Amino acid sequence: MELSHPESLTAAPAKLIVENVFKRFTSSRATVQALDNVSLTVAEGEFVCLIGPSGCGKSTLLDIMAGLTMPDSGRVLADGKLVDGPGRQRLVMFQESALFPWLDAFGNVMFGLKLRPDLTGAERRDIADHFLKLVGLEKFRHAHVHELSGGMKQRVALARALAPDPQVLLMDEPFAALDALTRDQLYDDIQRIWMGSRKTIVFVTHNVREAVCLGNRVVLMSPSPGRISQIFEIDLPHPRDINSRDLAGYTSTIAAALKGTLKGAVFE
Ligand SMILES: Nc1ncnc2c1ncn2[C@@H]1O[C@H](COP(=O)(O)OP(=O)(O)OP(=O)(O)O)[C@@H](O)[C@H]1O
Repeated sequence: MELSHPESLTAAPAKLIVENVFKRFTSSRATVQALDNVSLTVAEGEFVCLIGPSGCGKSTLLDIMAGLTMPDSGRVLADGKLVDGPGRQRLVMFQESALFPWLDAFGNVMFGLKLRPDLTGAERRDIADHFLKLVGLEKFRHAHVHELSGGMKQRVALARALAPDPQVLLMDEPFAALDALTRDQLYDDIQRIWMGSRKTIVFVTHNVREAVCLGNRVVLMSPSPGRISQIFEIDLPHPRDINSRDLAGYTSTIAAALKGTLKGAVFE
């Protein structure tokens, strides 16, 4: 089940190619090599989970894929084109939903659709309704953000990210702040949505079981400096149940490897 570094080969065409990316941050206190020669190819329609200890560069790598942060050297290609800034084909969803509190659920999803000036107002309204329904919130169309639970906010954020129809969804610990029951439901939902749309998803998490439940591949990163240390292919059919015993073997293998990444780290 474990594949050799740096990555497995898949038959689908490459959607994202990260090539020899280096990124260093310098503050008044320290210099951190957040990413050190990171290369990764994500195939079209793939669900890739990035996992690793705190500070190993997961969010930095995701931001560089999104075009929100530029690498010091190396490059990212999306569909063979250089990523030199954010674009509507690669949208990011964060841990905190970052919804606009002055808009209702529908208004927040409509806001995401500003990225689609090619659509008419009526088309945008239909699409916003469709995605609110897809995430199970059709009855909360006019609920304001403060009236929504944490899980509902993340559902609205998911609908807002999906509505402009990006080809790539970049998710940075989107479910980390939620209770276990809500998270379990969202694992089912995100798999259903991914299976229906076959979008390319890169998903950052701290949670090994979550990574095994969702990913076609789990990319393990190690800190100081941030590198890809191992890649695991999860050869189980989707949809997967987070509580299934089938996940246990992969989970314990990856959890052991995750512990190992801390042993070799050099903290400056
Ligand atoms: N804007 C920044 N300025 C200075 N240092 C930064 C900045 N962004 C990230 N870093 C540093 O780069 C390293 C990688 O950070 P990053 O947030 O990518 O890690 P992570 O694996 O996502 O961590 P976590 O799991 O805790 O969210 C860390 O040491 C962090 O302190």
